[in-house]
Amino acid sequence: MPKFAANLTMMFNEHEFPARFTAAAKAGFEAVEFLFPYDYAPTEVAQWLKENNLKNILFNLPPGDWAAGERGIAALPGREDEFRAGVTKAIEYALALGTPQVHMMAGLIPSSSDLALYRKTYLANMKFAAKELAKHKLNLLLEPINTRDMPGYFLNTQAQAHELRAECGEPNVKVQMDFYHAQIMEGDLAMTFKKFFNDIGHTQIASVPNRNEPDDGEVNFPFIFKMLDEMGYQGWIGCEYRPKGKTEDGLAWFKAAK
Ligand SMILES: O=C(O)C(=O)[C@@H](O)CO
Ligand SMILES: [Mg+2]
Repeated sequence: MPKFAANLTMMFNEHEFPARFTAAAKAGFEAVEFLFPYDYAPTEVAQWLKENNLKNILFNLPPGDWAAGERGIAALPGREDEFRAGVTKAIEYALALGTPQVHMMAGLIPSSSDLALYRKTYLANMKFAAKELAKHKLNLLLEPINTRDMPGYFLNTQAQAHELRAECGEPNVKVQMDFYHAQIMEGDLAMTFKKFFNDIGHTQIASVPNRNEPDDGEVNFPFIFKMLDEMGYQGWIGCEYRPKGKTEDGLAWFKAAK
């Protein structure tokens, strides 16, 4: 039986962030993920989880200046001190919220840049973060993101992420397979999932190409859910999609899949 987590950055946007926890619990979710908790104190977010009997299963390290267009700093040379401070901050939140894993966004790289330098920076930051997180039994996740939505993003394919993960060599580094991004960049979803199964720490879903409910579009999600069950996937499936209308009105797929 697949375990679905509501993504509170994209879902339940009819409510302010704190009220999304209650809305997700009412809709039947037992877990949530979100991009960033940092606008709120760790104790506040922990309280919203507790009041609604929800687990938090994922959030991201601080991403640099998001409002200015930055999308992570893990691969950016010269930003190492900021990256390390972000790891410390994320650990503080993860411990307060009981979150088992955090995602490290790589960042956008200028087209004319020295790719080797960005790769080296990314690997060194990955090593640092993995070791710090391991002290608290936390996992580090890497997520390939499609270049149509995020032109210039450093990490784009499952194979690239697994190659970097293996090169880093830290056992608590896993890869996130977001089926939306993977379909846009690579296709061959079932075989790719099976190939990398042992090192996939988290999955996410949305219809392709519109990133709405996973009940429409070019990917057959009932088939994917069945495959995950058959493979014995123990992780969560993050519902990282933009509801077409009111979130609750688009949850027939969730009730059918649970
Ligand atoms: O865009 C995605 O897909 C993500 O998961 C981002 O929210 C980065 O975590
Ligand atoms: Mg994603």
